[in-house]
Amino acid sequence: MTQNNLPAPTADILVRLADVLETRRPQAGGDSQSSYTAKLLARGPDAFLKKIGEEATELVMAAKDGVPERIVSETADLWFHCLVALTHYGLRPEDVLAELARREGLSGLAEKAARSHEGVNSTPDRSA
Ligand SMILES: N=c1c2ncn([C@@H]3O[C@H](COP(=O)(O)OP(=O)(O)OP(=O)(O)O)[C@@H](O)[C@H]3O)c2ncn1[C@@H]1O[C@H](COP(=O)(O)O)[C@@H](O)[C@H]1O
Repeated sequence: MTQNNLPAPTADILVRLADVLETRRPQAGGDSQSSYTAKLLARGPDAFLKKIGEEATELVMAAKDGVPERIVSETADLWFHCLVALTHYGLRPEDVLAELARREGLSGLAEKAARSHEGVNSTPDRSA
């Protein structure tokens, strides 16, 4: 159940939305006059990456205020603009879902420890 006591939609909504967003790409004939997404995609990465930054900040503020409806709404705005970015780069929500599935059950602490053992992304020791 959702916050509004409605049956919870599944991740299919992300896939359906991505299908719509693909039709808004300039190469697909997206019309900036009738579509917000087409307008954003036509303006290029600076436009939608700026929106991602703004929506992330708005989510932080909503979370600080602790109002559940606003947290949900701002998260939806952030997810939407991330999907726009994925569309631009030829990626799909399925790619992100697969990455989350790959991580399933792997503790973030264990993964971080494995990374530092490999010497990947570890902070260089500048004390010497
Ligand atoms: N899920 C969304 C969605 N979420 C948020 N938004 C838009 O994202 C914008 C959010 O920006 P802000 O809240 O900052 O509002 P704003 O100040 O008007 O935005 P800016 O002018 O500053 O960019 C608003 O215009 C929202 O309407 C969305 N626009 C579209 N969708 C989905 O995308 C589909 C395709 O939309 P179009 O491409 O517009 O037809 C729609 O059918 C929906 O399913």
